[in-house]
Amino acid sequence: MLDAFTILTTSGIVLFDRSYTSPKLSPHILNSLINDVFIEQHRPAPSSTASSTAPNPSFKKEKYTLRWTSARDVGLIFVAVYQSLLGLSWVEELLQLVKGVFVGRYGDKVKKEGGTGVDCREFGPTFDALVERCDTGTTRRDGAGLSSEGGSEEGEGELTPPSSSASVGEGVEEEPPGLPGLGGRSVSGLGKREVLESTGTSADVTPVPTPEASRPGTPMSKSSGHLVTAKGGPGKLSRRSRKGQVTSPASVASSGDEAIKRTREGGAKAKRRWDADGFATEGDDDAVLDYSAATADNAGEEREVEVEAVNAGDMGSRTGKGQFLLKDLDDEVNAIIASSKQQKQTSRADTISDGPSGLLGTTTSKLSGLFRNVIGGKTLTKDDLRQPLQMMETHLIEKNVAREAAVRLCSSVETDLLNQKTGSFTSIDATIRDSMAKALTRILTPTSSLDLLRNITRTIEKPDARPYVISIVGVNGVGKSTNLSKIAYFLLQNQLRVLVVAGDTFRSGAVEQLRVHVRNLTELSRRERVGSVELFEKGYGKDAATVARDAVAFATNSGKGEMLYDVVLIDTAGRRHNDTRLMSSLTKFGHLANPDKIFMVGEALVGTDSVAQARNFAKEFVDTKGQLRNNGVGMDGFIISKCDTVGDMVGTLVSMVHATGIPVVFLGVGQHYGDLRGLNVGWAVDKLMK
Ligand SMILES: Nc1nc2c(ncn2[C@@H]2O[C@H](COP(=O)(O)OP(=O)(O)OP(=O)(O)O)[C@@H](O)[C@H]2O)c(=O)[nH]1
Repeated sequence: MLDAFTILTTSGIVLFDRSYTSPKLSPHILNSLINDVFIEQHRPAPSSTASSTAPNPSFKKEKYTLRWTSARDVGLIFVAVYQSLLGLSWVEELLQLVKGVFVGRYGDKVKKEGGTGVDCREFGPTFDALVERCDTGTTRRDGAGLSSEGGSEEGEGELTPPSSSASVGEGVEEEPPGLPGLGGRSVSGLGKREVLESTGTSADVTPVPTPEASRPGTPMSKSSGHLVTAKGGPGKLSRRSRKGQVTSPASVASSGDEAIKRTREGGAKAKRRWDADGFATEGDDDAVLDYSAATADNAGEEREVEVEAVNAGDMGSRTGKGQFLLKDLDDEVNAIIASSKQQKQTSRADTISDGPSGLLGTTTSKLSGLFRNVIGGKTLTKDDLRQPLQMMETHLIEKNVAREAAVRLCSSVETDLLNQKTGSFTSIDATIRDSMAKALTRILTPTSSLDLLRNITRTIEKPDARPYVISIVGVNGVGKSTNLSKIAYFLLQNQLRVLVVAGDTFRSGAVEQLRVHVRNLTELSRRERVGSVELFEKGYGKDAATVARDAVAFATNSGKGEMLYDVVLIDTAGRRHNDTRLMSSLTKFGHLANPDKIFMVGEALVGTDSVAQARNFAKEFVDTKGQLRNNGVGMDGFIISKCDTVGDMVGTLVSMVHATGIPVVFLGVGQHYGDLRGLNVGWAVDKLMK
């Protein structure tokens, strides 16, 4: 029996996994194949069960043989694991069939999504049916076997003792001549019925309709048709044993051939009916299969089969859905067999010119190429990293990260990973993603507390304090007034008293716009019984810096000994960051208003220009000694507005932080007063790495 089967992408993502052992087969068995054969490029052991020209190479690890095949165009590897002792020759066919069916069903999706978003859970029942089909020899008995040159293609190989078909691999132990008690024949070549009959136990054998056999038209009905469970009292014979039709495995094979021949010749497939003894009657064309009327004995046996199915980890093949899939499977398998026959003609010619070792060598080098992106304990070189890093750079730029920031990030990832040994069976892509996620997290995580409320409380509690002063700057139309109003709403919710200052004395309508916001907020604060808000305005044409200074003085001296405001929020006129005259007035504004916090609003949609915007605004905020305020970075934080309009493309966050070292404090996520959020670094990194 098979021990495990795995379908994985060449970048190391396991898409489908079946284990028949308990506990599950240790991952180091599969990892050795990846490391020893694909990465270190050791030659695989030649196939030892079929002929030396078998298309699927094998590898031995401990007591296991790993046999594999690949679908290069979609970047998939199919690996079967079984105990070397068993020498399962039908695994060749299984690999080809599973590859054909799986690629047919999921190939396009894997190509498109690289495997990450591909859900292959429904493949379980199909896989089980293919295992059963190969295990019971259906495919080989119809004369269309898929193992290249082996006897099985002739329909006889499975009946040939391994001593005549097994070859000795390079430094690989010889395939054992079958299990003791089987007359020197490998279990692999026999269906369960054949094994039992060959051991002379046919008298104790009762045929049981398997999940497969119970489906009209499923592959199992083409061959002997049922699993045989050693069970039943004395005198219970299988139908074939009763009729004395089957005396040797060879005759089982030929009877299978007969059945298929009948089907192929256009006749409807012979229906079977299970008689009261639980035996199938063949040749009765009117008979309809109805297993619901199974006898008590059969019901018991069905339970045994069910247990087998449960042990195999999937009951899907017994479900209605499974039946649908399995009916389609016949067509898929036939198509694969037909195309395989065609390919065989070509590969036979290649084999003749290359010789057997030539074929094996080609397969190995092709697979090594496939796995070049998988690393396992490999020391990374610049060459390894170059292409995936280029792809990562493009990915970041597509997420709206400015090129300059993307390039720098990638080079820091390269520095991190160069000469590093990575964990076993990890792809370079995955390693880079991991390292990039860490770099982004590092960049976006503020180094000092951004707890605005705590800072405000601490400041205004000091003796002789003035109100906490926050000013908002940025280019035209980015959302300064709107986000200032959102901050005001947030402060009101926290029972603070806010003075909003109409510092945009330049753009007509700016003061009125702010007046409307303050009116709305006043209404909200009354309704919700939170904080309070007022507007300080001096109309148009005044010097904005002077207005700001006056507003702060007014708030500080209000209330005769007791301040009436906790926070002063100053709006400013929008300006183009490359308009030197308007930009330089910010320096004076900084000196006169002397804000505790200067927040710059940047639009999430802005892209590359965000870097220049951030730098040019930051450099205007110098103290009286000409030093950039806030420990040399100029401003205190960014508000990235309109994040609700960019989906995953939140790269502006990274660009602005990367260019200045100034953290993101808030995100604007809509046009309501409540649409303001603190930055969740994990959320942003997830969006960027998607
Ligand atoms: N979708 C969305 N729209 C926003 C957001 N923030 C602001 N806006 C909109 O952006 C537009 C401009 O907002 P304002 O607040 O007037 O921008 P401003 O920077 O003050 O404009 P100027 O004073 O002319 O420089 C308005 O229509 C706002 O509703 C946001 O987070 N999401």
